[in-house]
Amino acid sequence: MEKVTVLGAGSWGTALAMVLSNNNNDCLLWSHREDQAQEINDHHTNKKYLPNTSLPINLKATSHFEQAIQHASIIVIAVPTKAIREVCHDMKPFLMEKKLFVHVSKGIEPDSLKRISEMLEEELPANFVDAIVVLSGPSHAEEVVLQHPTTVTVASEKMEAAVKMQDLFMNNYFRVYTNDDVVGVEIGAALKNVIALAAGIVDGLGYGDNAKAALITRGLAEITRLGISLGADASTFSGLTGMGDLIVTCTSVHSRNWRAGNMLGKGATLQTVLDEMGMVVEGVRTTKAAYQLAKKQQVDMPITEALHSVLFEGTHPKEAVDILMHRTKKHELDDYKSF
Ligand SMILES: NC(=O)C1=CN([C@@H]2O[C@H](COP(=O)(O)OP(=O)(O)OC[C@H]3O[C@@H](n4cnc5c(N)ncnc54)[C@H](OP(=O)(O)O)[C@@H]3O)[C@@H](O)[C@H]2O)C=CC1
Ligand SMILES: O=C(CO)COP(=O)(O)O
Repeated sequence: MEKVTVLGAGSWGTALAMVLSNNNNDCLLWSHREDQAQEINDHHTNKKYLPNTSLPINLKATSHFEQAIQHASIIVIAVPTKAIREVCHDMKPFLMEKKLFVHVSKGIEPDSLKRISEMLEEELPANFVDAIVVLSGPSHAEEVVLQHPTTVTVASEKMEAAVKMQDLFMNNYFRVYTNDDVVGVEIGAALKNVIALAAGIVDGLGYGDNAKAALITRGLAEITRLGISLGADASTFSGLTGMGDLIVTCTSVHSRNWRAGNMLGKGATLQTVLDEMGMVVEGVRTTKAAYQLAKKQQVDMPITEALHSVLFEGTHPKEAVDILMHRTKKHELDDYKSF
């Protein structure tokens, strides 16, 4: 039994805290809202994020940040990308010993173009960091809480930390693989949200399965190109955190990114979509970051560029699809030959 703290009581933080509690760990879930921590402790529910779900009795919650940090030497960070720096900054005064940090967020920061583990390295004092691990893969919280079979990958530059987290999370419905390609795992995780938004848009436009298969396949090609330019291993993108997560996010009704895209394709404005969603849609911010990163790395990312023009430049989704279909003709494997 390990003591573990999960920071962030949204859908994914709560689902992972359930996995850890089911595995008989002493898991404390931190919410920045006192009423939510109280709901979890008193009623064993988190109705806003996981309606119809009974949380394990041994899962405790707190809104007391210092208590949460001091509870454990393993800290799972499960807040949206835009809150990562704030949470790490607030943690600093309470760090008294080395801890192992696991992050589960899927995004890239606009402007700085940092991946999550890079933000953690910048924000957390190195003398209190035992290791940084990323957990990612095709895993909707809604299915994990039903204990439906799910597979994920944990990656770290420190393989012994990844193996430790594999043992901590793994059980009969949650299978965990290891990988040492942190860049590939984080890039796949963040960029699949961009492609999922685009997939939702083509579904919203009523274009159907051919168009969606094209987006998934050509989306994977441009994600792989970007990843390789940043030093990732190409084979990571064929795995759970690449192709696996692309499939689940582009095809599942559980995906907030797909649902947001679907509303956009049906004519809603971005502001209306974000207001109605009530949960994080990581792909919007990451589209901005990926667009900037593609320019910086001089990597051709036509789908990302098209989505950027829809989200931030007022291009109609139909026009963006037309532009993609009228690009200069090319050999399908041109991109791969340059890998
Ligand atoms: N949902 C899923 O199935 C999966 C999600 N992920 C990733 O996990 C990350 C979190 O997503 P998810 O749990 O789904 O998001 P949700 O929108 O469901 O929940 C986000 C949680 O973070 C809290 N939060 C937001 N800002 C802050 C802050 N500044 N300080 C403290 N807490 C904050 C929110 O609080 P409040 O309620 O007050 O807004 C909420 O509890 C994302 O990067 C996502 O891509 C990865 C795999 C699966
Ligand atoms: O990352 C996820 C599934 O693996 C969740 O995707 P959404 O954020 O689109 O819901």
